[in-house]
Amino acid sequence: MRLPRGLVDETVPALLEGYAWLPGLRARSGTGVARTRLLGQRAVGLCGPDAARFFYDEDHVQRRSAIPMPVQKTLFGQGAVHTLDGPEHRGRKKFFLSVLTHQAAAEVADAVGATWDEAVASWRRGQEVVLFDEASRVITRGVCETAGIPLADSEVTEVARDLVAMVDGFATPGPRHWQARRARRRREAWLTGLVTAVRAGRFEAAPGSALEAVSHHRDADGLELTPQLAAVELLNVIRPAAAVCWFVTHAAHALHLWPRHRKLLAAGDEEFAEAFAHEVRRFYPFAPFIAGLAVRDLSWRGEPIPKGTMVLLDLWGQDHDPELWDEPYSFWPDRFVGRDIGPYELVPQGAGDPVENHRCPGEPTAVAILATLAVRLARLDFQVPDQDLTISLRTIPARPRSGFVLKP
Ligand code: HEM
Repeated sequence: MRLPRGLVDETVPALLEGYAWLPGLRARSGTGVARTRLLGQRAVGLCGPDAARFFYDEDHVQRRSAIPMPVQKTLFGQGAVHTLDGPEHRGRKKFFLSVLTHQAAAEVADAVGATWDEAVASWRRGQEVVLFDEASRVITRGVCETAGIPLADSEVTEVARDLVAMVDGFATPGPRHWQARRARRRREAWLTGLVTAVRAGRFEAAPGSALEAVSHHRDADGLELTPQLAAVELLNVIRPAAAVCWFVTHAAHALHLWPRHRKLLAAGDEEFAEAFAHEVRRFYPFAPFIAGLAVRDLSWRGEPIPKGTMVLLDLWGQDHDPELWDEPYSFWPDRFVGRDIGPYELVPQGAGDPVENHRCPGEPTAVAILATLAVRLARLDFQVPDQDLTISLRTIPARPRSGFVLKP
């Protein structure tokens, strides 16, 4: 006898089906609310702006104990801001908000742009460049420079590879996952040493840098972070910034498929560049969903959610919901031109208010880096040799298989 899908554990289908898993389960439910089991736990999947408001209410959903250990040991780090609630969370979040301002985003983007220009100047005509790898190195250099983390030219490739590995392997069992764990251990040890040196007066952190801020940050309890935890949170600044290389690669993919957008981007129209960055973040896959635990017995549109249930918020589903987006599977940057984006509308990096809740504090940084490099890509004279540009939605995070090879 086959059990209905809501009663069997869906961890394996989730890993195999990738981005389509939760939207598919919700569609089959008939109510838009998926009932399932994940990692042996009862789970419920919700989608849409009202669901996001419900999910981000701390009286409904907590993050403590919600993030599986394999994800903490690769993507976020143990004890990271992502795993905290209430005053503890807001106390830690202050560090991120203090260093990820709009001005800081513009500075990182300038540094990344300058590093990109240097890299392009070093390319030989006819050489094949894998954009994903090049963008990861360029962003790593730019973000380490602005974060006050010393990085010799000879270290850039290895550090970039490790930052990418932590993101690449968090949702995949097997060798990619173990590579992600090793990368995290290496980089936590590296930055633990750096924070220790700053505190001992053996290294002077640049004033206003993330390194300085994290070394002296005090949590809500008034205590400094342990050097290890400071390293975890410093990585939570540079690791996701380097991950913008996924979006940069998607941007090149979009310009290749829909070259009509090149002209406006190349002309330096800032509003269009930002709209283009938003459309890349909406259209292309990155974070499929986020998860928390029901803090008490809840009810969502009449559907009971018992205490302790894992609550999933379908980000990918919302960013492709035809109720919210005209022709959601058309790549159309103009939809964001002249439009104010509501806090619960576009959700590739979470929803609501980053000061009050877990919404990503790095959105200005991600948008600024992506817009800067998209403009440069649009201005660059290059060819796209034959390659496999397939983006499999079964792999989280997804990207063109070839990494997007270009030939200047
Ligand atoms: C590559 C593009 C990025 C994507 C797709 C992304 C996505 C996300 C998502 C989905 C969340 C979880 C939101 C939630 O749980 O409610 C998040 C949180 C976070 N992101 Fe990003 N992010 C990106 C870039 C960045 C950047 C550039 C930074 C920093 C420079 C950053 C730092 C963080 C931090 C610290 C959190 C945890 C916030 C908290 O728990 O309060 N992210 N991000």
